[in-house]
Amino acid sequence: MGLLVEGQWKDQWYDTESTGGKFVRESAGFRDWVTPNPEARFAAEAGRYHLYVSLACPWAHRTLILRKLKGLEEVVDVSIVDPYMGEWGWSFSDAPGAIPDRLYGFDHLFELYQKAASGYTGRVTTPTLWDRKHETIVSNESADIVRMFNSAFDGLAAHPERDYYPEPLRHDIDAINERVYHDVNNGVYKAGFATTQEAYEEAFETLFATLDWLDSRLAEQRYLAGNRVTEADWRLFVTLVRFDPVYVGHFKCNLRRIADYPHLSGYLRELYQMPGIADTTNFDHIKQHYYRSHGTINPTGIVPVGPALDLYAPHGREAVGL
Ligand SMILES: N[C@@H](CCC(=O)N[C@@H](CS)C(=O)NCC(=O)O)C(=O)O
Repeated sequence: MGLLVEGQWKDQWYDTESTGGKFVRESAGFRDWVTPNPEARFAAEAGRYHLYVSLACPWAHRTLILRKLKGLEEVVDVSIVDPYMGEWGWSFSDAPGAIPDRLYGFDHLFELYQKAASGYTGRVTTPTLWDRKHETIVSNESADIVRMFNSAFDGLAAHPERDYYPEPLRHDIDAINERVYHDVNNGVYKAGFATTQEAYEEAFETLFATLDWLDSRLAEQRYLAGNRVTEADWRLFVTLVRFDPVYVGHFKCNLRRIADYPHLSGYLRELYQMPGIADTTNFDHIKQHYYRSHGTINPTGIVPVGPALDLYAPHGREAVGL
């Protein structure tokens, strides 16, 4: 675990001392956009962009889901890092489920960032969207990559008719995303990476208050923004699917499991059972990454064997909201 400082790799853990024990996520360093406009610097083209992901990472997972649902697998290819993140950060290997760097054969993801910007200072994160033409990083912000995949490649996608950010629902989706991001997606990290009791408890309480709110919302409506699946659902899904296997134990988010929530549990199963989604979810990478990579939280690196999950059980959501 570390970061680049003026282009040099420094091995260091998150600094929580200056923030009273709280984990504060940094903003992404590259925020350009692929657009359908052929004149643009980053124009949508088949075979031009490459996505670097970790299958463990919830932020990368949401981009893989949009790529799958939009039918972009032939348009944007991927490399998949090793699940273990050690002193050199993310690295490439031929571990099961990993795909070594297809473009440059690099050993570590930070080498890609050095290639994009030689004096770069910042974290080296997944997902990272790479442009073969300009040999640089377009974006390492998953929320933006999700939106690009939703619409920028529609001229090339197998499913241009699918829209996960529909115009009339944007206001609601943005509002839901905002709360889910702070309290749930990042909330589990705030609980897990806290280094004071107070910081942990604050994150814990907010997290479960928001899960309770989501559960009651899902009692009345089938999906977060109404009767159709939107990006708000996929952004929540990636945290829910990691919750019982990892966040309950490793991040001490243990008031309740998702399996204990009457509506969130069926909702999670329904999303998981949608065509293609299980293929994007790799529980081995998920568990290996968290339990082995965070030495301050789990010094032995032992990966728990359980829990037993039954995500293929009937979800029973057909009549909700009718
Ligand atoms: N804002 C980023 C966050 C991405 C992120 O933090 N990814 C994690 C993996 S789950 C990472 O690569 N962490 C490495 C680090 O922070 O050094 C996004 O949503 O794309």
